[in-house]
Amino acid sequence: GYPKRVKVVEVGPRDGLQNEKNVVPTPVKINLINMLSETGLPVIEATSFVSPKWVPQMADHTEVMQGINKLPGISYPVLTPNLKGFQAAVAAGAKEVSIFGAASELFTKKNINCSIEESLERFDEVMKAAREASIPVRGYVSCVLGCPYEGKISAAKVAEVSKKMYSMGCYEISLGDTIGVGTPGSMKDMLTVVMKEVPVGALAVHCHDTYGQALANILVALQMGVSVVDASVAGLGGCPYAQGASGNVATEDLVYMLNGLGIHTGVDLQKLMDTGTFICNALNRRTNSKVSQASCRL
Ligand SMILES: CC(C)(COP(=O)([O-])OP(=O)([O-])OC[C@H]1O[C@@H](n2cnc3c(N)ncnc32)[C@H](O)[C@@H]1OP(=O)([O-])[O-])[C@@H](O)C(=O)NCCC(=O)NCCSC(=O)C[C@@](C)(O)CC(=O)[O-]
Repeated sequence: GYPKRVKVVEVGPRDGLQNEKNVVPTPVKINLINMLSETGLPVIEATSFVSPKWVPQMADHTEVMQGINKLPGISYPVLTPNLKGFQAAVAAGAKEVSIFGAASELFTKKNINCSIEESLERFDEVMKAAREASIPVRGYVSCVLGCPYEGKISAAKVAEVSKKMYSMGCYEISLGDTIGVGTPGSMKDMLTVVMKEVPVGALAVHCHDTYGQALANILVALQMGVSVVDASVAGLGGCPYAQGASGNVATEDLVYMLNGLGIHTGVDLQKLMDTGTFICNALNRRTNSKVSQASCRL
């Protein structure tokens, strides 16, 4: 059976925008988040407190955090790779953060410039500081179904890294198919192994749609009991350290599928599509949401 309700985690303002070549004006980012806040989404990942030399697009993180209307009941987490990022995030008013690791050594090196082991040591410092500040921490594990540098990644490695981050105190582990190479079969095999180490209630899936497999992979995860799904409005995005990675599953398409399955999300699809139109116009690009494309033709 399927879960009765699904928590949709909107990552467009962060994962979606971080890969845009032209710097998106801060007011556009703020507007995007404010519009998303009106759609009923429970979680909107706002920005990341990473090095502006590495990801210039996220350099306005403090202005974004301080400029948005934070509505009650909505969480606005931000990415923090290390203690420096955590402290800056808290100073900017963040009430929830995410640490991000990977099941691939080479990807970890390219993305956050250290080994998996070193990344876990840095995360441990963030976890301690977060505990003292009563700030919940989400953990990402990238490359769970394949890596742009190493190719195939073993489910055992994914389970090992996930377990370590969960044991550190992350309340949720988001499993990232960073380059969208997974299929329903590899998703099922990977989840079967990971679920032995981390309770399914603490797992989320984060599927990029590079190979057009995202919705199918999400459906399999739902059937296996996962009830938290990451998505990006208009299917914006890609990771700057995973060449060729396209956007996440479009939030509009995810909500359409969940509506069809009778699964409650609390999200207003029309408002979401309007938000997708706003950001696509602002970026001068076409939506990757099939649902939005179809409704434009009606
Ligand atoms: C982790 C670092 C900082 C290490 O970068 P580093 O160069 O190894 O860091 P360092 O500690 O040696 O410091 C170098 C400089 O960076 C500064 N610095 C150090 N930390 C920070 C910070 N937090 N914020 C701002 N500045 C910082 C530090 O102060 C210093 O400044 P300088 O003295 O040269 O002027 C760097 O590699 C980095 O910022 N990486 C971020 C990469 C990134 O954002 N990737 C995209 C997000 S992950 C993703 O998209 C995948 C996901 C989550 O969506 C899931 C999926 O799809 O799989």
